[in-house]
Amino acid sequence: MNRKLTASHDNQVEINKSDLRFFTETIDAGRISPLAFFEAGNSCYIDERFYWQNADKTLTLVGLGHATILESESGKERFEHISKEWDILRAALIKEEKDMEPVLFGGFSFDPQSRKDSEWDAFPSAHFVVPSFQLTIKNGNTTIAINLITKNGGAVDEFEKLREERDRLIHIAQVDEFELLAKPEVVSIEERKKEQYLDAVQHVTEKIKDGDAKKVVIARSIKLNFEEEVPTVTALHHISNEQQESYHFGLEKNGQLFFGATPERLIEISNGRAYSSCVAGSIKRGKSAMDDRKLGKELMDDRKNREEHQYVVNMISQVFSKFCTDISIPKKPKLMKIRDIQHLFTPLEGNVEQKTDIFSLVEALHPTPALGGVPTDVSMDMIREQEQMDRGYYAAPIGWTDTAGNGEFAVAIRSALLKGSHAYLYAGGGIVADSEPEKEYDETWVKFRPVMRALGGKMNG
Ligand SMILES: C=C(O[C@H]1C=CC=C(C(=O)O)[C@@H]1O)C(=O)O
Repeated sequence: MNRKLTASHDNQVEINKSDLRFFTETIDAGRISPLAFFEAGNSCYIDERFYWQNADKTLTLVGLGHATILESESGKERFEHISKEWDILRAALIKEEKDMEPVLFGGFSFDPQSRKDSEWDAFPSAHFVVPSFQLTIKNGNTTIAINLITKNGGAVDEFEKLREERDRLIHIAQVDEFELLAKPEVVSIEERKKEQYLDAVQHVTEKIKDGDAKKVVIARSIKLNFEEEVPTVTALHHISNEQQESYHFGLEKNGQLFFGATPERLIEISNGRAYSSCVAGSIKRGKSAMDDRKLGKELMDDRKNREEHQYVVNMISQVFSKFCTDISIPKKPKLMKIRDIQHLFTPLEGNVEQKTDIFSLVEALHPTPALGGVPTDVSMDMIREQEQMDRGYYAAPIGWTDTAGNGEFAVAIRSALLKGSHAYLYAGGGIVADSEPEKEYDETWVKFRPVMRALGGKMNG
């Protein structure tokens, strides 16, 4: 069958299964700092870079340049579109036995239905790339891959040029002085629609009391203005020092960087095993170890937070029972303690069949009630009506997959969009019947903290 997908963007390849070739070559690269490699792409690949480090620090990925871009502007079908295009590329892959897997990295928008003119204009409903140069640090080993997607069957000269370019990038990353930049200087912080946010929480609480929904996550945004343009690498460097037990990510597009430090895994598939986590229900950290323990106990015993958390466990359990066998779900949550906040946390796992598509799990899980609500449809309608905000890629899946079907997506919370000398930060919280607007507002300040600190902002609340 000669399947043809014609992409909507100029710089996307037109994929024709019969003559497309996907070449890859991987070399060991000794020790290279991932951020130095990212910065080596500053001259030629600005706007075409990504950064990813998983929460347990066993995998770091840096991508420079685009071997191809896969994008979708559709709504619900955005997951399926990317999955289908990736299938076609996977089928065209030509690689040596020893070569590592090339990756597809990117993210989805939270809700294409709430897209409007906003700071997110450059980001479509889905944006994924296969990088031309991919640095991978896996279990301490650093490799660099070249990926070339072409219709030119031989492509020998093209590939040779890429080898020279790879060596140039490695040389810059190893030899050039990599200046660690100071945190930027914030000149002002703008609260965006604070009153509307407080009213939204009040309104949603009443709706929940009336029985219209059980839980709805309401978010808001603030804007930081800086003295000067903030270089991408500065933001990434400082965020990667925040919340060590979190995923660190950055995705560049049109002179902008979406980045963050999120503690929440949406889904990981690793050799036939699937892992997810429910992270919902929060309390602050204590000033001393004893105080912290007391607060942790308070959170574990708090009915409102346990209820908020249980909705997430129930939903993810339902999805797992559809896709997985041999499922393990702890009966009680544990505490996840990160720098500014403690969360209730329940990890789930199960076996998936070899051919399970990670995008179908991403689609089934997004949004969990940690970011949307219960029931999903009703809560999404309330979010659209009450927030009047384009969440863009905030609270949505971001991550990677490889040609073998392994991969990992995190939920992009504790995140921001950096645009030159401005940054837009996002945070929200689960609203249930007895939520109080001022307390929820205060909690959003705690959730802004990791990005605020990384960007040199002073804390509030
Ligand atoms: C929506 C956010 O957090 C979610 C994840 C963990 C705990 C949450 C909470 O306790 O409300 C939220 O559901 C955010 O950080 O912007």
